[in-house]
Amino acid sequence: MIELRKVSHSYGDRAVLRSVSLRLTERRIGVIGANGSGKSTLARLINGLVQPDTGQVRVAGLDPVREPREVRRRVGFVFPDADAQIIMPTVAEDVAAGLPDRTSDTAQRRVTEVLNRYGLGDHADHPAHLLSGGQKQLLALASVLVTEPDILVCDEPTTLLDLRNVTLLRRTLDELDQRVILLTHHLETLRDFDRVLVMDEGRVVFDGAPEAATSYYRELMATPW
Ligand SMILES: Nc1ncnc2c1ncn2[C@@H]1O[C@H](COP(=O)(O)OP(=O)(O)OP(=O)(O)O)[C@@H](O)[C@H]1O
Repeated sequence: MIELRKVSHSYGDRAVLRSVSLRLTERRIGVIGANGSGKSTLARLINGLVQPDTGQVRVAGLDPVREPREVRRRVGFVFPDADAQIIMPTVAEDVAAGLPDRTSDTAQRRVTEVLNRYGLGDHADHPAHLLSGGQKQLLALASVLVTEPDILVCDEPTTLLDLRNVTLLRRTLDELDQRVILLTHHLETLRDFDRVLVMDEGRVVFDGAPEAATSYYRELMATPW
């Protein structure tokens, strides 16, 4: 379980999260909200990339600030900027990088399996930085999923994907045993989710079923500044 207790965070004097309390137990959780409403900051708290100014975060009872390695072993994070997530020269090496014994036959078999699953099988020896934007997003997802985290946090993983790959990603998320927390502006991706949070100005302003949450969000966005 992921728990936030009265968590606040500011960048300088800009308050970005304001006393957010949540218990996240569902298998599929979506987070939506306007640009700058605090979604990425909330996600980054979960694996200790951002620290709360006040309040507490617990992931399976662990404190991401004090036990970042333990937490990051359990929480896979797909960043919005897939380029920043590429750490090795080739596609296959990048996927293998997260595995403890990356040169073993077992690891290599696993890499091939994962690349095939994400439509990157023909690109194994391709320079990772030369993939298309959408392929890089798929690579980022593959590189995280190969490590089999308990929880997957995806920050806008579909922005550059074409329709076929949005469908592939949706199906992939659907089939995963892991808990998924998905931050997205693609509201239809959340249709079958268990729970959707709507964020506005650093607060969770709606928390419920996908249809009700997306209606709430559409109405919120229709209100002029
Ligand atoms: N490292 C940082 N330093 C200073 N300000 C930051 C930093 N990261 C985010 N912010 C600010 O915090 C606010 C919330 O940002 P955050 O990325 O959490 O929003 P978001 O809801 O994910 O937005 P988007 O939908 O545009 O990705 C924004 O105003 C942003 O400019």
